[in-house]
Amino acid sequence: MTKEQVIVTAAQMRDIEGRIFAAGMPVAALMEKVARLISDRLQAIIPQGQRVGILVGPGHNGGDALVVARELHFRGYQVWIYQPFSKLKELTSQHFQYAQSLGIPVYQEIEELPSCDFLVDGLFGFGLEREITDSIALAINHFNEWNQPIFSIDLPSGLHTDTGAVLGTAIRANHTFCLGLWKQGLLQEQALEYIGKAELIDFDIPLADIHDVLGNPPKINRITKTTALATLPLPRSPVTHKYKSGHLLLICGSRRYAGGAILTGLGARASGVGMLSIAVPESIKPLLVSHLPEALIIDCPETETGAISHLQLPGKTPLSSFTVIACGPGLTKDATPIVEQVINSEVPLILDADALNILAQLGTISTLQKRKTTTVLTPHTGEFHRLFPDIDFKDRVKAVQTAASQTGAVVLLKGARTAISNPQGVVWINPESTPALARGGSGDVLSGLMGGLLAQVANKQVNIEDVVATAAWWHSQAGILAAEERTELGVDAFTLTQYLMKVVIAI
Ligand SMILES: NC(=O)C1=CN([C@@H]2O[C@H](COP(=O)(O)OP(=O)(O)OC[C@H]3O[C@@H](n4cnc5c(N)ncnc54)[C@H](O)[C@@H]3O)[C@@H](O)[C@H]2O)[C@@H](O)CC1
Ligand SMILES: Nc1ncnc2c1ncn2[C@@H]1O[C@H](COP(=O)(O)OP(=O)(O)O)[C@@H](O)[C@H]1O
Ligand SMILES: [K+]
Repeated sequence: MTKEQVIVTAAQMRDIEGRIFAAGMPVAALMEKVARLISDRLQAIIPQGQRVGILVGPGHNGGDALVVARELHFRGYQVWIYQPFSKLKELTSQHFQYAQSLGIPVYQEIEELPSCDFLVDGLFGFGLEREITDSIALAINHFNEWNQPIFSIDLPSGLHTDTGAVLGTAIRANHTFCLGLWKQGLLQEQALEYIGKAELIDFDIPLADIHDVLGNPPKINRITKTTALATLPLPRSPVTHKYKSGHLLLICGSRRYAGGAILTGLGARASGVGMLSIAVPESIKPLLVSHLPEALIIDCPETETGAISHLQLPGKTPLSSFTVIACGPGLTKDATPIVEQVINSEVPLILDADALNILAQLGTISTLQKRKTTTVLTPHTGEFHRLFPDIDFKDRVKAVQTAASQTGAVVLLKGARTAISNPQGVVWINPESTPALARGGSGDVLSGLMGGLLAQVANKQVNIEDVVATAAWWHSQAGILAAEERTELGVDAFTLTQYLMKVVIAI
């Protein structure tokens, strides 16, 4: 386990720090060390001699900021301090006194502040416990209106450390130096517009303390390249054959949404799966064959509306001959019988898109409780609300944990920070993605890719949620790579499928 993988709440961080202090590390020494690391990073980014405004709060976040102010002052920057509080914690107060003795200008009123090129936000860190109001709120809004880049220490002041909610108002940072371990709030969607570029400042927290507080392995995890690569089916066994490398059945598409089936198929193709079968309504079979010549296209009888009416497998092929079934993209709601059929099977199953809407109509929890084997649900926010109307959505991490525990399924909640939970509450959060993926069809690609990955590792000793996390990581990395080359406007879902393999090649 690496520290990049760890996610903590405020209470857990306090607990971990408490252990370090109890073991003998002086608080002042740790603050000095942390703030030194921040000031080194700032010096690497901000040209020497520039004007830097330092915003200082009453707690140790303010203490960190004051040490940064002192360091930058000695390194030749033109520093001033904004410190509007009447009462400071003792260590913070000492640093404040020393900074003043050095002649660093100090201001209490925003009207008096000179201009600057950069701001460093040390108002509040994980100790923020209530709404920001009155003059401090006004000051934060004021700084947000300045056009200078803002560097936040630990997290943008005003964000709730765990949920990422804005407590009254919050600093809109361009860059956040998260201290020691990733705070959960920085991985919550509602915080994203405030964080800017986020970076972890590792200050050597002993792993033993992390394990003591979070468990080993911890419950809530951040997906990293290392964790994702651990479940990628590489290298392939030299003696594998196509059926040993997984047989995925995709059930997708309709006359109305033929493209969804193609995108799902292309996502699956990129996974490297051994055998790919795609069940579609008979009228779109020729289209599928032309796009995916390697796949077995199973033509199914269709309803008047052009949806699959029921599954018709060739010969006497039983459903159980497939390693994994992924069902849903482009089906329309008229495909209810086939969704019921696969839910009643004992094959590991991914349900997405229309299959989720049908599941919601059938009754999410009662229907899934009957299943005896793996189910993965991949809703976006709207589908999630339809599936779980009673789950409180304020904290997406808690929401996805609750959904997984109620259904016994692995649930992947899509979004800018996709979160995955297994029924026991083990969570993976995808920390990097791109808004370039916010386009119709990109979810279909994910379904196919995930199905192909699961089919390849289904018979190995792996946790399903780990593979689901790898699929989410791979999918978003392809989006990031495509957006780098083609801009955020250039990543349509078909283009995305063409970048999946480039991610693996670049590893
Ligand atoms: N203890 C240490 O030596 C270390 C401290 N660290 C820093 O310390 C921070 C945590 O320090 P603290 O626990 O002192 O907390 P903070 O500095 O985040 O803020 C807590 C202070 O703000 C006040 N406060 C809370 N909500 C308020 C509100 N809405 N309006 C006005 N005042 C409010 C509290 O009464 C308290 O004085 C971390 O975020 C990090 O920046 C880290 O650098 C690691 C090492
Ligand atoms: N703002 C965003 N930032 C990052 N990823 C996003 C964003 N919006 C959507 N995505 C990703 O794009 C995909 C969209 O899936 P979905 O909503 O199911 O689309 P569709 O059903 O049209 O294929 C998901 O993987 C989601 O995580
Ligand atoms: K801060």
